[in-house]
Amino acid sequence: MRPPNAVFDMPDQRTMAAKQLNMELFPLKENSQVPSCIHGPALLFERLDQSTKKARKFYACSAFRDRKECPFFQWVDEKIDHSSQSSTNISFSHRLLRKRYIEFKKQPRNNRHLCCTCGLLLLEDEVAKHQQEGHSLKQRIGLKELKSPSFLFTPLDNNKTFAQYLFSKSTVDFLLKTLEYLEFTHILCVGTPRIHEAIQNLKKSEHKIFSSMLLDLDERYAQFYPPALFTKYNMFNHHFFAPEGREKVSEFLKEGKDHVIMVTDPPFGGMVEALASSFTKLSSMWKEQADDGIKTHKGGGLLPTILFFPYFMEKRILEELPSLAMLDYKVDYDNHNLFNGQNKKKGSPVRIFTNISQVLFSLPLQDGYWFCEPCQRFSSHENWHCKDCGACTSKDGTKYVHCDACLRCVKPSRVHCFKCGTCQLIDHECGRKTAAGCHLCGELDHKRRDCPHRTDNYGEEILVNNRIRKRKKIFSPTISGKRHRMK
Ligand SMILES: C[S@@+](CC[C@H](N)C(=O)[O-])C[C@H]1O[C@@H](n2cnc3c(N)ncnc32)[C@H](O)[C@@H]1O
Ligand SMILES: [Zn+2]
Ligand SMILES: [Zn+2]
Ligand SMILES: [Zn+2]
Ligand SMILES: [Zn+2]
Ligand SMILES: [Zn+2]
Ligand SMILES: [Zn+2]
Repeated sequence: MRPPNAVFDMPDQRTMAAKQLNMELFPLKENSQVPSCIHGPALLFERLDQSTKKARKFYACSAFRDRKECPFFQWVDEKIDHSSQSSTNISFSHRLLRKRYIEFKKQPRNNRHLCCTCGLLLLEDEVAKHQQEGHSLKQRIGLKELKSPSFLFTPLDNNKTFAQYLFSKSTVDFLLKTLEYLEFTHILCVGTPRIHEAIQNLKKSEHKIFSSMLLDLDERYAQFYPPALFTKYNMFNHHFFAPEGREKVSEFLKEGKDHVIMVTDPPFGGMVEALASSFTKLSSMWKEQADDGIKTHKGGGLLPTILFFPYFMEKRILEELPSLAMLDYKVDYDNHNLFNGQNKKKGSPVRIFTNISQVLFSLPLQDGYWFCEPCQRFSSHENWHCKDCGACTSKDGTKYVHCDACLRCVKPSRVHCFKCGTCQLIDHECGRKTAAGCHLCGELDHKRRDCPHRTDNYGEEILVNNRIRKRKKIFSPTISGKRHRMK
């Protein structure tokens, strides 16, 4: 019942890029026997086996990269021990959790305590045991507080273990206003409990125009919502932990038809390829269910989507999900200690990626956003339109400058170095190659894709030049890099 720790993982820009590079994720063959950990089917990776100096494939947990969080590991060429597989770690079923919740609410306030260590609303006779074990309790929970579990789960001392990256009120308000303007009614919240909660708390008397369903790995939410409003889901392997969950999502998609939108804020350290594959599968479910109800959407094979991710992952996102485009809106979170001083100056590094036409997002003028006619979208106050590039070019929250030699805009910290032929930091080491070599065997003279130690998924030698085509075919959505306008 502990909260998933992947969400606490906010690696910095360099660690995150390296994480994505230092491993290779492979598509799994249909019907291949994939071992599972408690987080559902594992993913297939490759790394260099030091003893044989050959690339070797292994299965690892889809949700957690840290072996301390999930110790599951399995070489592909070693016999699979099926006995060690288990499909769930929920100690209570969803139904039982809901029954407990009703009991919990009946207790007098003085007896209503939440165990923050276990993430469990405690019944009267359980409190002493959790106290004896030294768990941290949040005491005397009010009925109103139960309506906002994401706030409840944030402990007062804001310690690292429970610091989830939750949206600030301004972000939630902006998003709901935008969704209303875009006329979406069914909001599929994948890893966005605070949006789900805000929608559920809209009063019927207010314009209750939205329905929402939360899909999240954090099973603590199962206490608060019935199966039609919450299902435990792993967005890195498209795994539903209860068959009923898949059904409920299908019903939700069917009901919403072309008024469905997915709003998702994944842990940023996760594999983009794995996410893209899950989003594509959710989109297929939507297309199947919504059937002829989808008239207007041309989202590049993807259901209407709002994805939150840092700007410096733009290239990776667009490689995997080419129908998305990045907006300039800086996404604000409640946890202020998230960003270091430098980032604070530039504002949040998190942006919105979407396959909905950019012009339809009115970014708040009071926060300095302005409408750029040539780009037909809102840009942030420091982002000036560059006539030479024909675009608002800033990405990171600083004012970029155009370099006539490079023929493009660069960060203000760079100056053109005529020796290197590119814009560089003033104190750069002239002429030094930045290429890090092969991530598989460590040699500097080639990249991973050209590594002679590589083998393909199932043991055959792989043609180096085929690789990209092979992998693209499986992971990329069917439509090419063109941006599509909806509506
Ligand atoms: C960065 S937080 C986003 C929260 C969001 N900003 C909000 O305020 O609603 C990531 C969310 O994804 C969930 N999560 C983490 N790993 C997941 C996984 N593998 N599958 C599905 N959800 C996951 C977390 O429980 C958390 O709710
Ligand atoms: Zn696992
Ligand atoms: Zn406890
Ligand atoms: Zn512009
Ligand atoms: Zn420029
Ligand atoms: Zn230059
Ligand atoms: Zn130089």
